[in-house]
Amino acid sequence: MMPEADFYQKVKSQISENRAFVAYRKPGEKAVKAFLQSDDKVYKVKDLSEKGFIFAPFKTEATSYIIPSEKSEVIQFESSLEGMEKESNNDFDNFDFEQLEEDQKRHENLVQKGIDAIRAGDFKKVVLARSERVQVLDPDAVRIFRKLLHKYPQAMVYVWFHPETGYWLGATPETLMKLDRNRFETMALAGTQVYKGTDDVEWGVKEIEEQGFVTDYILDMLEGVQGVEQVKTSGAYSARAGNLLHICTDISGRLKSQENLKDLVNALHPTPAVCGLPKEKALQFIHENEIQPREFYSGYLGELNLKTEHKRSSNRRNQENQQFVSISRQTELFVNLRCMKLKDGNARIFVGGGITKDSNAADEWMETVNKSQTMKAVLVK
Ligand SMILES: C=C(O[C@H]1C=CC=C(C(=O)O)[C@@H]1O)C(=O)O
Repeated sequence: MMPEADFYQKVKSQISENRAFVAYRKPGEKAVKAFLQSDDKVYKVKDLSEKGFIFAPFKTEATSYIIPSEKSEVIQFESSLEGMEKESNNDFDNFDFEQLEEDQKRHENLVQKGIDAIRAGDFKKVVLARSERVQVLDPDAVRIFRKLLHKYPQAMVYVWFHPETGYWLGATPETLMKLDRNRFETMALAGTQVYKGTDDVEWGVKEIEEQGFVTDYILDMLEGVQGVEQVKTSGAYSARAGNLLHICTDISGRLKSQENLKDLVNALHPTPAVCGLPKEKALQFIHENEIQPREFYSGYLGELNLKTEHKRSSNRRNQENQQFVSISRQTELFVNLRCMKLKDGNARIFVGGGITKDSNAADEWMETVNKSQTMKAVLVK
């Protein structure tokens, strides 16, 4: 732990040296951590056996980067949740960012094409995305990151910089996978409505059905992964994400060996929350029809194979206060949603939504507008 001012001082000197770094805070935690890479090499991920902080794109065949633990200084400070803004939804009302009619038409056409393909029986669900450029008055990544920390205590909030990728920032609600020793957790996330002060809301048939498909599909995929056992699900519940609510089911289980980590990640990514059902058909539709390459949006990021110490006291007589320390590997990956790329004083915000046979193109446009507020809310001075 170090004082907050020292933490940001170190991040700033990393920036002035143009070296890779990531600063982040996991959902609900106080510790804000950073990996500051200590050399100028480019480290690419080969097989997920690497240790460090990974940043992976949507396309599985494109390059994933890592800031390796052994090539970094890892620093942290304890953020106080006190005085933190409650996640509020009222800041957005006065925003008047220009929404080009052309963008709207283009997105609605894309969505309609998706709906038509689903109704023709090509697949069951596809997630279709767009991006939007917003001019930023003060494009200081650290300042924006600090605003994100304050605004979204329940999200995985991060700022990533790498000479090969530039700056990305986000506040994502979706866990791709958490693995601690042999226990893994993932989630089935779908359905969106605007948060209006309570989690106790009704969901439409379309959203409930869509989220049910997602849960079933993930369970199916898990069955095919070697070493996965004892899979359990929670009931579906409403989960808050900034100005939005989603339906979420937690899924957990055992992974026999850490060797199976790669198979597990490959089975889960891209999740039906960012791709569709069945995966391959939806993926093909996305590649053929989306206008803007997704790059790292709807990819994943997080801690990969980090060493963690578990301490426990011995209870045995005559061994007073002796502590056993066991070391295990921990992985915690998040889907890169509610994110943006920062470049030359502009932010490119990426947003998408799940399309099913019952979707309506105009509503889907509005949903992406609502999702874009997560990032827009921190771009104003
Ligand atoms: C694809 C996005 O959100 C996903 C996560 C939750 C709910 C979603 C939905 O209701 O469509 C999306 O699947 C995005 O934010 O860009």
